[in-house]
Amino acid sequence: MTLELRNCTYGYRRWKRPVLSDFSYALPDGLTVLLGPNGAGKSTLLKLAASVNRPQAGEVVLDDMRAGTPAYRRAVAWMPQDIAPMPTLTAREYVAYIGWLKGMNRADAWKQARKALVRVDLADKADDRTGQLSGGQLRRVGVAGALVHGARVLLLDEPTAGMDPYQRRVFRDNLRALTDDVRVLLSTHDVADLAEEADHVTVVHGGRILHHGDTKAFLRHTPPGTVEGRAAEAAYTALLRDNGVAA
Ligand SMILES: Nc1ncnc2c1ncn2[C@@H]1O[C@H](COP(=O)(O)OP(=O)(O)OP(=O)(O)O)[C@@H](O)[C@H]1O
Repeated sequence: MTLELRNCTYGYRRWKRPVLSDFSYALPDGLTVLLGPNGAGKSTLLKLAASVNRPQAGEVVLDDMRAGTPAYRRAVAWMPQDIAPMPTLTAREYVAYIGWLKGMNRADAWKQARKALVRVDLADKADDRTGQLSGGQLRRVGVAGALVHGARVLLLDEPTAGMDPYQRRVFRDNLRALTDDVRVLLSTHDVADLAEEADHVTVVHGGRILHHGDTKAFLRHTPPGTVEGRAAEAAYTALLRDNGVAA
């Protein structure tokens, strides 16, 4: 099972330089963390992979499924960076609604919504309206939405942004269970928290891949003498510096 972007070009404005040009990427198995400075192209890459946006050139495929087809949309789940609450829906209704949009029948979506909320430690808020949840709680509802329909690939855009340190930890500890049988691509600025947990690390800047490989190879960029617990951050900063990016 491989999700691939093949020679993709994508720009938001026709008169501007594309964010991604002739960009190719194959998502490895397990958990891949996607890093890069603000504006690097992380969300753009995730939106193409999620078939939310279509490339102007090139193609996006998951095995023999092309992005945009119903089969592809069911197989791939996406959690956007900005989750808009639907204020009148409860957390469980919101998650079930996403499941229904992805093709589940109503009964299934309702049942799986509860399970997904348990997995993000939010069962006690299942009946609260999403308009009354905090930013971090709403993100966890978003993650539950990505889990509800049993996708084979999860694309999570900054899932831990706005979570308190305890919830970040819970999320991190649960991440391994999520990746048992699915591939996960997760963008984050929580380099210290998440990069060392990953199987693979991809670093992008200016729509270009600066690093793509297993976590061990990424951590080899850690400068000597780095304080324990800071290896991932130091490796990331060194990688950017080595590529001429002011970090
Ligand atoms: N809707 C949009 N319209 C026009 N330009 C956009 C839009 N979304 C993103 N861009 C531009 O595309 C480039 C890449 O943005 P993208 O959101 O993919 O970066 P990112 O790596 O996810 O950044 P961040 O870490 O800040 O979320 C940036 O220059 C950004 O200004």
